[in-house]
Amino acid sequence: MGINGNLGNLIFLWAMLVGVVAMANKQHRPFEQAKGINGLDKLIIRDYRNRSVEVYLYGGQVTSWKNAKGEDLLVMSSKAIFEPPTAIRGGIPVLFPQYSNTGPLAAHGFVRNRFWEIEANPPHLPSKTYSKVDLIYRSSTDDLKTWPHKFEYRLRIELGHKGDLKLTPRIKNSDVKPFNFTFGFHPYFAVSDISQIHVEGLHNLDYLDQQKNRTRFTDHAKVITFDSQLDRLYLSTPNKLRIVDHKKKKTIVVYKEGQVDAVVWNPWEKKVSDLGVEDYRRFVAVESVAVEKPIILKPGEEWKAVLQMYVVPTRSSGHPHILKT
Ligand SMILES: O=P(O)(O)OC[C@H]1O[C@H](O)[C@H](O)[C@@H](O)[C@@H]1O
Repeated sequence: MGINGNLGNLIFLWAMLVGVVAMANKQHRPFEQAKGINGLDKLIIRDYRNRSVEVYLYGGQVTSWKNAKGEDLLVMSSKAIFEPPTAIRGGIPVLFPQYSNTGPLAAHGFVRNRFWEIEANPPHLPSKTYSKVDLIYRSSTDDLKTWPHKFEYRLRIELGHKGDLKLTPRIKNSDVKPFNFTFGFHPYFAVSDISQIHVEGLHNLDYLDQQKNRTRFTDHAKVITFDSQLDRLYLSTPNKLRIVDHKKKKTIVVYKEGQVDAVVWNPWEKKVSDLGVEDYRRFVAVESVAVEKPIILKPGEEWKAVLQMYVVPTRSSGHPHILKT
């Protein structure tokens, strides 16, 4: 075979290789798609150690985050309702464009009651992780009747190399006039027993007591412990908060950027219709929020934040052993 023949073979092989790689890239998605409760679409991100994150397109809501032992680090209410337009109680609800009842909209806004989509080619967002999914929710014509501002909400959900869970929200003003919003993520973190944990990182900060018409107080306690209902909005908090579980000897680290406030909530025995009577014992909500100073976006502008969560062993001193992130 002459030089031309060899060159022809090489070109043929190269074209085959390019084709195979392109097909593999197309078919091998970093997540599986499945049907969840009541036929609602869900996505499952899994890594090589069988750690996983489950996300419902309804609400763009993470409903499970499991470690390699199959333990869920988030809690779902035993009475959670998977029927739109009801919001799903548990996991990590997405709160936008309004936190709680701080404005004229329904509590916690409306994107937790909307169907999100997978975005195959989102605008560039660097990441070292393969196990991830990008979601998007674009305001609909119906939404504009309740909140007259066009927006695009992109949410990247990643399972990190150390089993950490990272959420990166990006909100873009796609309208012709500025708007402002308040914002939050509402994780229901799994704990051994609510009376066996404390939350730290909020010492000496001001908070609005949501059980007392948001009256302002300063928290002088070193850590927050729980023996009754608690619902506080802490203002301008550090980036890192910790949930120390004494019984499990584990600490959940909550790292946040761009959401300067934080809510700590446990309803205790207060009646919540879609929460099982004993469910309050198994979770604490430590929410990363931006409430006191609403975020303002001009037309075309985009806002980005981060919420990253990971679990580390608690040392015998009671202090968490923090790994570098
Ligand atoms: O019942 P939801 O609208 O889901 O709200 C659940 C809870 O969310 C937040 O944590 C608020 O601080 C609480 O006041 C509220 O009860």
